[in-house]
Order: sequence, then C-alpha cells, then structure tokens
Amino acid sequence: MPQIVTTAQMRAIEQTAIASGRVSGPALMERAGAGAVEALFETWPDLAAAPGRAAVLCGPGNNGGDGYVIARLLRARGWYLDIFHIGDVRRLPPDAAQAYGLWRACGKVHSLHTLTRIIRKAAPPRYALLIDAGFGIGLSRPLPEPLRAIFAAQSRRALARRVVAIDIPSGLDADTGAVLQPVDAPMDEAPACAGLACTADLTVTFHAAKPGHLRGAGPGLCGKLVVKSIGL
Ligand SMILES: NC(=O)C1=CN([C@@H]2O[C@H](COP(=O)(O)OP(=O)(O)OC[C@H]3O[C@@H](n4cnc5c(N)ncnc54)[C@H](O)[C@@H]3O)[C@@H](O)[C@H]2O)[C@H](O)CC1
Ligand SMILES: [K+]
Repeated sequence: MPQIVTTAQMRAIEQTAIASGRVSGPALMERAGAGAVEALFETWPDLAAAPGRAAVLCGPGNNGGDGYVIARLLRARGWYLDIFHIGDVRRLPPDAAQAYGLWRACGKVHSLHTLTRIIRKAAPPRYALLIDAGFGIGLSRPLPEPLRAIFAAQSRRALARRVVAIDIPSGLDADTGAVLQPVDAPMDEAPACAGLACTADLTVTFHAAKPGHLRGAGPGLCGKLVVKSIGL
C-alpha cells in the first residue's frame, strides 16, 4: 500500500522543508517537473524515442508552474509544445511565475480559447500527448467551463492520444476523491463524460499518494498512478 498524505500534510511537509532552507519552492517545482517527464518516458518508452507534439494546460497556480517546467524539459528533448494558460498569467504565484518566465524565454503561451476552437474541428487527434497541469491540490471549486469542454472532448479522444495528469487530475478533489460538480451540471452525468474532471492514462504525483487518488472517482480518473520523490 503506497504511503498516503492529505493535502494539508503535503503542504506542511513542503513548507517545513522550504522554511528549513534545505530546498526552495522553485527547486521543488523543477524536481516535480523532472519527475513527471521521467515517469512519462518510463511509462511510454516509445515517446522517449520519438518526440512528438504535446499540448500542456497550465493553470493559475503552482500546478500550472509544474506544467511550464515540463514544457521546457520536453522542448529540450525535441518535442513541439503548445501551451494553453488558464486564467491571468500576471497573477501566478512566485514559483509558478518563475517557471512561466523560463518557459517564455523559449516559447509562446496561448489562451485556452485557442484550444476550444481546435476541439470544434472534427479532425483526428492533433497531439501525441495532453498534459494536465491545470489544477492540483489547490482546487477549490468546479472547473471553469472552457476547461470542462476540453476534458469532455478529450474523453472522446478528440485532442490527444494519451493524457498525463500532473499531481492530480484537474477537477478531482485530492482529499475526498470527489469530482466537484458545477451548479449547472446535470447530477446524473458520469464525471468523465461531462468533462467535469480530466480522465488521465497516467497520473504523476509527488512524494506520496493523496487520498483522492485511491478513493471515489480517483482510480477511474487517474489511470496508472506513479509517485515520484522530490527529495522531501
Ligand atoms: N509549493 C511548491 O513549490 C510545489 C508545488 N507543487 C505543485 O503545486 C500544486 C499546488 O499549487 P497551488 O497553487 O496551491 O494550487 P493549484 O495549482 O492546484 O491551483 C490553485 C489556484 O487555482 C485557483 N483555483 C482553484 N480552483 C479553481 C477553479 N475551479 N477555477 C479557477 N481557479 C481555481 C486557486 O484560487 C489558486 O489560485 C501541487 O498540486 C503541485 O502540482 C509541486 O509539485 C511541488 C512544489
Ligand atoms: K493537474
């Protein structure tokens, strides 16, 4: 049985390590990004051998920051990246803002609406990989509608051949394993088909599993769960 920590315990572990001066937030984020790329290629060695095209959804918090680190690392390995930001990049927290700045030194960022226009075209999946770095342990309310539309399209494999969720599939509560339902969503729709959360083939989390990975809608949405150490 994997070690399990709640989101509150995870934040306390991170903050204690950062406060002790043993490690910085940006260093933890770099380790998380590197761990995610390592897990990706361990799971799908064919992707390591043949770089392709990936879409990265980057959210307004440090989960999005992980996405910018991963994008930079994949680009260095010959991948072609389309980055789509959720929210206002000017309001990113410091660690994520630093990762964003490092990405912007080598690549562009599109608005999420660009991707919603792509999913309207009935075309074969454009990407080898969709990387969900929208929301992690800081999710506090149902996903915004454009993101739900993208996950609904991806539940029909309209965007990418494979999906990897960073830390936790966006839309899934990391403690309870519940999918946060917007007030306007019919209660009888299964979370995956309504796009209320990301359905991943692989979820890479850091330091330890969270309860939400293993209960409720978690197992069905996470796909294969890989835990990567970030040296905490
Ligand atoms: N601390 C570190 O250096 C590391 C963190 N890791 C990654 O960080 C996330 C946790 O980051 P945090 O910023 O706390 O939370 P999120 O990125 O999940 O998002 C919070 C952000 O989003 C807003 N928000 C919440 N729900 C919604 C919603 N439904 N719609 C719109 N906006 C929403 C909220 O207000 C915040 O602004 C963790 O999961 C890791 O991925 C690194 O992995 C390790 C280093
Ligand atoms: K995520």
